[in-house]
Amino acid sequence: MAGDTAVLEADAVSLRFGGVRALSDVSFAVQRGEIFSIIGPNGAGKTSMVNCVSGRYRPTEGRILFEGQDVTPLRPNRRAALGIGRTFQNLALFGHMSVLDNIMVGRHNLLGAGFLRGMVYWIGGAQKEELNHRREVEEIIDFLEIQHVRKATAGTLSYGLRKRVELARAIALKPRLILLDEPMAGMNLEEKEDMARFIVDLNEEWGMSVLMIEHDMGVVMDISHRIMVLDFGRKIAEGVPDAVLADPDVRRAYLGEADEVVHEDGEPATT
Ligand SMILES: Nc1ncnc2c1ncn2[C@@H]1O[C@H](COP(=O)(O)OP(=O)(O)OP(=O)(O)O)[C@@H](O)[C@H]1O
Repeated sequence: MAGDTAVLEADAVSLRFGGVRALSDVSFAVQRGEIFSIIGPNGAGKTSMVNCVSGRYRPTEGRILFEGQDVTPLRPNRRAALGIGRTFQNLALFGHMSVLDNIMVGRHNLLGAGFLRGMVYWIGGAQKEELNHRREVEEIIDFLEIQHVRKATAGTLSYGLRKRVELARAIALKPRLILLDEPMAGMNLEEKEDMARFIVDLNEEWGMSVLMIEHDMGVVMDISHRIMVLDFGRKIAEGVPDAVLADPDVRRAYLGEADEVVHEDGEPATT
């Protein structure tokens, strides 16, 4: 288990769906300032693990600690308010709203929640708070280089830009840990390069810790500080990219997958 610099700790997490064991006794820690990736074959339990961290799923056994605090019983919005942000595998934007409004919603949703808070908001300095929101949102728009589409309707943008707006919304509250679920999925090479650069900048310039699931091995190996490998819900390796790549268990897990793929001519696939 990690020392006091861990931003996130998963302590012996198991998750069952009826008879399916999605996660078995998985422990890991993301250190402050780290880009930590989870990889593994399809169905290995990656999304289940991230959902346990975000609060969407409650582990059957084990605990999730954020900055030393046990957040296992907390609902997703409470964890978000504490400083855990997330993006989703599939886009989750309001297509009919502008880019600017989509990002503003990311802030209001969490900060403006509740009747009492709403009253305070209107009686005491709504304008000041609104200005504050605007300033922070503009900073994010600049950072992610989406100034040129800030007034555009989100649904009309290219896929790569929509993913960038989704990231903007997720970082609107400046979370200290961001969970990225396949941030490169469905992107072309140029969009992937842009996204990789933004993730590194978020990490280096804004000091955000990152927990990422990503299938693109090139990106994972390039930008991750450390990687955890899951297979059939179990952790089979953890370490720096080169060590994970060279790990015999990891090679077996991935090669095992490829062995099952046979081309129509009967030749085994090489990838
Ligand atoms: N809500 C659910 N109900 C029942 N079983 C589930 C549920 N979510 C996940 N599982 C099962 O748990 C296991 C792990 O799934 P999970 O989606 O976490 O894997 P993954 O590594 O993210 O896969 P992929 O790379 O395909 O997204 C799988 O066997 C899956 O079918």
